[in-house]
Amino acid sequence: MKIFSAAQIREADAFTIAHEPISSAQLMERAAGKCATWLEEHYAPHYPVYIFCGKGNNGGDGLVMARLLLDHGYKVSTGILQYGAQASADHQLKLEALQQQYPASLYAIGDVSDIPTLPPDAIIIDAIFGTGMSRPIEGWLAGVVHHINGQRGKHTIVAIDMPSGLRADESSVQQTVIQAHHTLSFECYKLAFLLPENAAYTGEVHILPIGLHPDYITHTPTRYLLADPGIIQTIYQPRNPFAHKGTYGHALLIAGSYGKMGAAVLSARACLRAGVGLLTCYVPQCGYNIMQLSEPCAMCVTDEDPHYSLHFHRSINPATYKAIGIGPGLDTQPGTAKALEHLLDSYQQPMVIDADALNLLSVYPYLLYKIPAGSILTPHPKEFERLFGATPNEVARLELLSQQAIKLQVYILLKGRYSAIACPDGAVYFNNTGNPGMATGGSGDVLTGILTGLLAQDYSPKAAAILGAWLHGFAGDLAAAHLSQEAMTAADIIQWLGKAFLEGI
Ligand SMILES: NC(=O)C1=CN([C@@H]2O[C@H](COP(=O)(O)OP(=O)(O)OC[C@H]3O[C@@H](n4cnc5c(N)ncnc54)[C@H](O)[C@@H]3O)[C@@H](O)[C@H]2O)[C@@H](O)CC1
Ligand SMILES: Nc1ncnc2c1ncn2[C@@H]1O[C@H](COP(=O)(O)OP(=O)(O)O)[C@@H](O)[C@H]1O
Ligand SMILES: [K+]
Repeated sequence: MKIFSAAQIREADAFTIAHEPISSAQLMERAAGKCATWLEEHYAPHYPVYIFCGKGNNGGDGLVMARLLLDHGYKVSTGILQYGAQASADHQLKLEALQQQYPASLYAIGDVSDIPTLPPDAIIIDAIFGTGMSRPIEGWLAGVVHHINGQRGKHTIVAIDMPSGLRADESSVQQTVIQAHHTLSFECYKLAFLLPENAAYTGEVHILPIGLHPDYITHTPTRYLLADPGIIQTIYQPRNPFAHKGTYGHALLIAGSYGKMGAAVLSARACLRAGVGLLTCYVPQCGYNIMQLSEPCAMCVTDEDPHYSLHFHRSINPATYKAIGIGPGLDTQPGTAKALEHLLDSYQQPMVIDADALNLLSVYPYLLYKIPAGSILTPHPKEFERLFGATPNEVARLELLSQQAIKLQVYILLKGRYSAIACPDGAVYFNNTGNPGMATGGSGDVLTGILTGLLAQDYSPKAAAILGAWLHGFAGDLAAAHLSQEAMTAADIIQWLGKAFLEGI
């Protein structure tokens, strides 16, 4: 699914109006109708509805919702914010329709004091500003937003298209923004919805299709995309009936150290369950029994050192391996950094670089320039900051993420609720699977194993990153559905990986 900017959404609206064709007033009727239907499906008519309308088309949506809900027996009170701007033509039209049919529903808001006291369990509809927000909300309008936010504990706030005050494509940090429980947004995700810094504003996001023209959607390129099942199905390669274990690649995982062998075991298991042909794990001596006993399907090579992997550049022949994953539980010994440098000098194919291998890169940043092109780096936000520095907000961080992927010609998968996969060509894919049950030690190690397993099977790095992140999150969702988010562990993500292949693709 493409993530359009606010400007592109305006173009999509205009294109649909011209080519469907449909009048803008009818398109508004369709969009607001979807919101009214959503509301009716979730809240019975005894819930009192308070709609707050701005003077643009977002306010127009609110006016249409008011009429439709009144038609269906809801008690609706519709406040129009009188902030001086000229009302849009469609707002004007919908206001006249409501005035004619239900004049008693309407009242004017010129200040916070005009807002009535709401009865218990009211539904507040925020139709103040949508994608037309052009500057921060200030003055008494900001007072209205703060007043509405103050009701959050007692009433349900539903934002139409965008929580008012939120910028679709820019950071809204330290601005006045509605804190909705639900956001009903039209046709596609906006970039702002995918950033953790906006989680308090959007609440749960529901995307309602409003039939924007498919030609515009198909032919308009976007920098940001959401990996959806359609994309996943085009990436997935079914196995060849005549395959043998050589067909699906020999992977090498360099992971684990004294006290952190669990990370290596989790990565190894995930790599095997992702479908790799053969797997060798490189571990320090203390890891030999652990690895051999925990995972009989993997081979094991040990370092000379009892506790750390310091010499893998000497004892492995990189040419043997179709894919290498390095980092989980590795520790950051100077000797490991040396070995990593030798490996980067001798291995030309894309590899997966995670955890302590990333921490070593942040201590020795010149190593970043030795990473084979097309490699996949999987930092969580702290590792990202150590590697590339802090940013004032998450939109700036996304920009930095993309710049670094282009500069280093690698894929950088920034982990989180919506992991962002920045590609060397400038595209950024967001992953939408996964849940807070995965916020537990070892989840990232599992991801590294899956990615390494997919790379070894000849998935391109881009395909491996998108498919791997998606399967990892989907397996986590299946685990949470069966075990609860609290009780699931990273090991359960691996247990449900099989179901994720069967049910997700
Ligand atoms: N264009 C279309 O055909 C459709 C538009 N739709 C709705 O229209 C919305 C966009 O409508 P608009 O482009 O009219 O924009 P908005 O309704 O989001 O806001 C524009 C109005 O707000 C004022 N404004 C912006 N920022 C302000 C601020 N900080 N303080 C005070 N005033 C401010 C502008 O001067 C203007 O009056 C979408 O979010 C969506 O809800 C939907 O009805 C679907 C169809
Ligand atoms: N709230 C969440 N929603 C979705 N995915 C999550 C959430 N929290 C964590 N994850 C996923 O779990 C993984 C955690 O990785 P990481 O922080 O490296 O864990 P660890 O270092 O313990 O292995 C990432 O892939 C991340 O996307
Ligand atoms: K809104």
